[in-house]
Amino acid sequence: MSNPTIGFIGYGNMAQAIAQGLVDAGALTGGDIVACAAHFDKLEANAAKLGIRPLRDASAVVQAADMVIIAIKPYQIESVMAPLASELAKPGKFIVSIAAGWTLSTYRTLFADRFASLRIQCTVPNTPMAVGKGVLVTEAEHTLEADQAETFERLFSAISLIERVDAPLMGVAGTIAGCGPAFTDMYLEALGDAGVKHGLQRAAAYRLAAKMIEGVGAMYMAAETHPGAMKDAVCSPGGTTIKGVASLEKHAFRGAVIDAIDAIVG
Ligand SMILES: NC(=O)C1=CN([C@@H]2O[C@H](COP(=O)(O)OP(=O)(O)OC[C@H]3O[C@@H](n4cnc5c(N)ncnc54)[C@H](O)[C@@H]3O)[C@@H](O)[C@H]2O)C=CC1
Ligand SMILES: O=C(O)[C@@H]1CCC=N1
Repeated sequence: MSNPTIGFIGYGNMAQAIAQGLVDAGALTGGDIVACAAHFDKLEANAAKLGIRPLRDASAVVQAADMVIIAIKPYQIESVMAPLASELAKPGKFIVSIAAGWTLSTYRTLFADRFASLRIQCTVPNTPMAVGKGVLVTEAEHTLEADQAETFERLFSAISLIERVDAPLMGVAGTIAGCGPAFTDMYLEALGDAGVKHGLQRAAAYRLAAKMIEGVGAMYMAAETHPGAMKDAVCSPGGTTIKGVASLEKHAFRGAVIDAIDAIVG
């Protein structure tokens, strides 16, 4: 089967991470991808990196693509997408939304009478898709046809774990997977600063901290051992690690992380 054409409406940080991951994974070539963005010169430069085709506007993307990925900011969706409903309803076309806070129910309100003729899958991705290690939070309910759902699954499973959740849990799941990389980057940066403070070269400090974070995630995925048990296995009685754990507890490390999720989810 030939590759579908993927069209990004918006080609910013998240769209480029998805495109990079798909091309590097061999799931698609740059020639299978088209995109539009607010600034054509910048789009041309970004598109050239993977050999994708830059297009002038969202309407041109919808005309060219089989799978239309909505990758603009959530507040822009209404004005950009509503006028495109007729074109999106043409046979064979389907929508993958990656906008935080948008579910099938919000698209139902946006498209109103046209909704019934549209095929839509709502998701929240994350930037590690760029290196084939992403998470795609995916709303359990969708309106794709069977072959479209298969294409969606085939492409995104090449670069991510697909985690299906019901609509009411899209917010918290999308926050953990989608915003979590920024929090983890802060942790990585802090470990790097601490390493530099104590004499390590910065690049070495980041490298060993990054590999440590990757390894902890991989260990959990391998056996699903409780994180507390994995932590206990590192803390020798009277040893070094428990001193750091006690200090983090004094600074309410876990409470701070939970508060960060609360700040977003409400
Ligand atoms: N950055 C991330 O880690 C994640 C982002 N998302 C979602 O992805 C979407 C995009 O976010 P980012 O890539 O971070 O934003 P961004 O600001 O990096 O990219 C937005 C893109 O939209 C383009 N754009 C603006 N107005 C446009 C218009 N009228 N027509 C066509 N393109 C237009 C901009 O030129 C830019 O290419 C958002 O809905 C966000 O919620 C979801 C999960 C993670
Ligand atoms: O910060 C944002 O709005 C987007 C949504 C999830 C990650 N980045």
